[in-house]
Amino acid sequence: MNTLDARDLSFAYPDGTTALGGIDLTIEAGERVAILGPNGAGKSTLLSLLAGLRDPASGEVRYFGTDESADDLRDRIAHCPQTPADYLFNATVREDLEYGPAQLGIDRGTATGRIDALAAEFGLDGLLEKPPFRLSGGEQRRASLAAALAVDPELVLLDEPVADVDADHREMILDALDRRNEAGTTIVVSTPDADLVPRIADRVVLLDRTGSIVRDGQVREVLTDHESLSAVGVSPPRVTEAFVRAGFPDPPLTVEEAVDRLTQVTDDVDE
Ligand SMILES: Nc1ncnc2c1ncn2[C@@H]1O[C@H](COP(=O)(O)OP(=O)(O)OP(=O)(O)O)[C@@H](O)[C@H]1O
Repeated sequence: MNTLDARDLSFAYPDGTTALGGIDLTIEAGERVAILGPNGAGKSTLLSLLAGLRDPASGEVRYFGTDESADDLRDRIAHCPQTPADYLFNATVREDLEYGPAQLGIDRGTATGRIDALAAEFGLDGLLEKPPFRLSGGEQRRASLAAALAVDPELVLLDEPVADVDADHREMILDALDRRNEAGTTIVVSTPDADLVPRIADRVVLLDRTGSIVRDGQVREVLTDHESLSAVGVSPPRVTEAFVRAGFPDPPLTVEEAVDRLTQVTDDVDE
């Protein structure tokens, strides 16, 4: 079953700026998809349209093979914006995490258990009683992601979910998303950073500066397509670029793959 089916999506901002060039995108249940593109390509605009937060100028989005609107599916779809402060508007972090479940009428006992688990998972213990505006940028990011996941959604749309997050907390967030995905949650993230993509997605949708899809495929296929990446102004993963420049065929996408490759080369030399 597909989770999301978008046809011919485009959008016009009130000042006349047009974003997105007729996006066609189908995402199947349980996929991990990265929307990759340069600044201004329309990634945030696309995620907000996919989340049903804006009305498209053209086209439509269908969810879970139904005719229901995103508004009627708030228990199944979550969106976390690029600026975490936009998602944190209550007096305390705890209240922000309670907000979604309360809106959906989830009983207090269930919600409290869920929020305690999310606080532990996202390193928010000790921050729950603080006003969100007193948190650091990275803490706000973790709080906003936890708040988005508090409704236990089937589809999550996350706008640059690890921007401005340190290495340890980045792994904490990525591990939390992996656990959700292993349990069946469909995960769509936007990022301008190709280095992040192999860690967070299996499929990449590459947007150009006009907001059109120029590539849609498996991570390796898209991230080794240097021509397409360069045409839209996105650098390949740094490790990939290093191996390409050094003349290696079939370059690795991650540091782990690079280490394997170099170990192989060293072993071959030793033999
Ligand atoms: N509120 C707005 N009013 C007018 N134009 C806007 C508005 N928000 C975004 N835009 C324009 O829409 C286009 C797409 O912006 P969007 O924020 O979706 O891009 P993005 O790919 O998410 O960029 P980034 O990587 O910088 O976050 C850009 O040209 C941008 O200037």
